[in-house]
Amino acid sequence: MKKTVLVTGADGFIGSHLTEYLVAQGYKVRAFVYYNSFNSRGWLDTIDEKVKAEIEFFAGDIRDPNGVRTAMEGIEEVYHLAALIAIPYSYHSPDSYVDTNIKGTLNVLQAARQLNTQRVLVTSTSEVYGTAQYVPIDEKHPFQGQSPYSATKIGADRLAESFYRSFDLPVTIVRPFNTYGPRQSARAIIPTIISQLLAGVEEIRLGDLRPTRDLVYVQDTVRGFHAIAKSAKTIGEEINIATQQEISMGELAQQLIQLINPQARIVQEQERLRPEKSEVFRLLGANEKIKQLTGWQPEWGLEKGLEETVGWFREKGKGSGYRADQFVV
Ligand SMILES: Cc1cn([C@H]2C[C@H](O)[C@@H](COP(=O)(O)OP(=O)(O)O[C@H]3O[C@H](C)C(=O)[C@H](O)[C@H]3O)O2)c(=O)[nH]c1=O
Repeated sequence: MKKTVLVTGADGFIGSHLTEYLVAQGYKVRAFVYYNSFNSRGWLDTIDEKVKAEIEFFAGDIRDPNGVRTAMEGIEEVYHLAALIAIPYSYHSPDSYVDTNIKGTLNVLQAARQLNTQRVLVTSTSEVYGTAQYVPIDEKHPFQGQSPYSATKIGADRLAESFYRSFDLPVTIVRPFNTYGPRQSARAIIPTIISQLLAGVEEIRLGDLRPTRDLVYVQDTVRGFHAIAKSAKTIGEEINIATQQEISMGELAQQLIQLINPQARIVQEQERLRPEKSEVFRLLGANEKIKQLTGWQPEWGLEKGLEETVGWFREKGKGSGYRADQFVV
């Protein structure tokens, strides 16, 4: 009989790819979906019918302890991805980030404790490290809460550790670096640039061109999650998912310009949504630990990943709310 696992945030960007990947690996997935978006189940509505047959939808709210507990009944393995993820909006509404990211994670941990869940993966982020104090950033790098978003992820990350130490809950904290690929929301850098270029915009407006990121293709990220869940050696650990390569935002934009419209040029915007001290200037992750504990390694180079992403946006990105004039930094 197929094992059923729970994915929270299953209709989000990484969550939907993870759900499909887990189905391909022979699991049934209980997909915890925000009740408010239940009738338009996001990307999960667009996937193959055969895959959908292996998915059981559960409409709830991660902030509701009873709903989370009910969703987790009978489940041995939980991938907790539900979160508010946009950094700029966290400046305006930090309390909603506390509720969803910290309280939501606490609800999952409490339910796992009550139900004796065998395996819990809590999704943290490279943002917990803030601007690199040394590179590559390993899992022992100090935390710096440079935005309310990252502060709430640090809170959730530490709560997860505390449940491992206090109650021996079999938790692993997963810290993916910047994931990109098909279906990513337009508020992130790569979809923003691609959608502008595809719409024929010739002046690509960006914030600061210098910050660097370690960009992980979404298929590598979801393989990383699964590899971590499969290995007993990862219990109680914090684990980066990173390529150990970095690229500046200026270089990234140039690469996309070359792929889509070499006539276009970058215009640096003075107006910023991220205060200077809040901007994370350098993220380059170490991936030794995940390699050592699970054998995972990245399979997608940036060139191939960007080509695939651009291809998806050309084909399917249209009509899905992407706007050429969107600009967020
Ligand atoms: C959207 C946009 C971004 N930027 C700059 C701001 C950053 O220096 C960089 C990357 O921004 P992006 O929003 O794509 O990603 P991060 O701010 O690194 O955060 C993302 O990756 C981490 C891991 C998470 O944990 C966050 O949830 C996720 O949102 O490009 C611009 O200059 N212009 C733009 O239009």
